[in-house]
Amino acid sequence: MAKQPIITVNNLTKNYGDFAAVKGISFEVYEGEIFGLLGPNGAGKTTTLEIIETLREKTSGEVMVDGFSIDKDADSIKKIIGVQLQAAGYYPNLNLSELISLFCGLYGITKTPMEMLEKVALTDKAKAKYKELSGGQKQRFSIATTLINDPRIIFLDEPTTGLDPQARRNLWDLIREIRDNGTTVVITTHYMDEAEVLCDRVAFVDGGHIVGIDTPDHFIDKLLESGFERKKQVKDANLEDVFINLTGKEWREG
Ligand SMILES: Nc1ncnc2c1ncn2[C@@H]1O[C@H](COP(=O)(O)OP(=O)(O)OP(=O)(O)O)[C@@H](O)[C@H]1O
Repeated sequence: MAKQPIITVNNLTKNYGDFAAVKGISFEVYEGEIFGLLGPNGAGKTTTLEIIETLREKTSGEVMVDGFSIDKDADSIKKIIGVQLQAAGYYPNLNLSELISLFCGLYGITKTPMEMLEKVALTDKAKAKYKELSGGQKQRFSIATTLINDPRIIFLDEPTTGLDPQARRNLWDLIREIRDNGTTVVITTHYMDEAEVLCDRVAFVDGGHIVGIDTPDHFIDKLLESGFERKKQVKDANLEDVFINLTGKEWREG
């Protein structure tokens, strides 16, 4: 079956005063994929994401999300996407269960907090406050909040930054599960190893430009076909694999 674009970005630009942060980028995200925006700090990833999420004004260009234009149908787009809140959005005195109830109320959606916490393996933390969670648990909770409105697309901005290897791999499993349940996932990351194993397709962003879009496999194959060779033969496992092997892959508190 031909892949259907669910997001189309066409010649998007964003200037902050005199500074051009996004310089005419175009790409499509296909329905049902994990799409990664990769690039160094300041490349323009978050700006691009926030424009698609209708949270930031563009300077020029077109963005369509599931058939809706960000210019005309921002409210319709908000209803079908899930976006992670900044930590500041989590009222400190409410526990996880109460926070989920609050968000359900804001969306006008009837869901039980346990149903949502179950999706991210946090039912045992239902009575805990957000600030009491580990880094991995915080990320999982924040992903649960993106799923409340049964979105067609979720956006995750650097979801694994600062997490330990177990928490990171468990989060990858969770993100794949969300994709397998039919939700399109758009993530940003600095971690190339993460993109390689997690993303169906990636776009490299550098200095406000997209410098390549493809599947990780195709990118690597094309590089090898061009005669590229690593100076040193890389082993089939790395230190992170050794660490996971020694310490186990089960859920930590994280
Ligand atoms: N509100 C703003 N006003 C002025 N400049 C901004 C603003 N937001 C971002 N920028 C600048 O735009 C550029 C792109 O920032 P953006 O946050 O989109 O990059 P990024 O690729 O997400 O980087 P990071 O990985 O560090 O989050 C940076 O040079 C940043 O300093």
